[in-house]
Amino acid sequence: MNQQQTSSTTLAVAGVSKTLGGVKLFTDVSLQLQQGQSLAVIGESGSGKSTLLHLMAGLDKPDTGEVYWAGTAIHTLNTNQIAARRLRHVGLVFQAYYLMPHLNAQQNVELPFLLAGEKPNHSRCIQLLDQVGISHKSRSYPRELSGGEQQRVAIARALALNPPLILADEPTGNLDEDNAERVLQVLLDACSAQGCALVMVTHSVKAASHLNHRLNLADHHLAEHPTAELNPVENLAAHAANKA
Ligand SMILES: Nc1ncnc2c1ncn2[C@@H]1O[C@H](COP(=O)(O)OP(=O)(O)OP(=O)(O)O)[C@@H](O)[C@H]1O
Repeated sequence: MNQQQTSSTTLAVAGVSKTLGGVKLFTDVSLQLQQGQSLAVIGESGSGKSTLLHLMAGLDKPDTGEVYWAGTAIHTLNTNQIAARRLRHVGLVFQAYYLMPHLNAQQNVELPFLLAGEKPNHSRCIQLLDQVGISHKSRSYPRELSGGEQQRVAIARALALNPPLILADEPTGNLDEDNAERVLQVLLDACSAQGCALVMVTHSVKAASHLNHRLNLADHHLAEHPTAELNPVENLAAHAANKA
């Protein structure tokens, strides 16, 4: 582990490559995120953004390279250890939401507490539902919610345990402009107020412009997005930029 991949680095990706179905998606991707930093990953459909997010989440393994959470190389952990650590370390927002159909919105947000063996913090969960503008539907079941409403419940659930790392796949993709801004603000507040690190996959350059860093996945490499100079922060993905 080098000097930069210490426990103070919330997420480190080191020389990661992945081929799926015989198709090379990306090669030698490296980046680091510290507490409070936010990164947008932009790129054409099919370029491998979701796959990269899955590797960061420990849901899939890279062909080469390593992923570190707070300095721990996740390939040194077994599947159960990864799942236990993920519960505490990573808040995940998937494109497909994955809400539990037999639980209402509030119960879905409270689920991470139960999985962690804790008593649900009801007031925190209600507050999160309120922040994403969905508290009036807290008793509704996923089948009674629109796609955008389910997406906002999933975002509240990802934040429930206040994880140090949030990985969000198109979290504003199904939302109207007002709700997209609201959700983005909630995610950015988690970075500034609670010191979370955020990786957000998005097709929206406008949404990406609110984050500290913007990287583009293209031609198998992750490199500075052309809009990166809007708000440059040194050191992030310098390695990736050099390789591109
Ligand atoms: N299990 C799999 N087996 C084979 N190919 C796969 C598998 N999963 C994904 N792919 C392919 O890998 C490529 C990258 O998929 P991925 O979902 O990471 O792209 P993406 O950049 O997130 O796309 P989008 O912006 O459309 O969500 C796609 O061409 C996809 O078809």
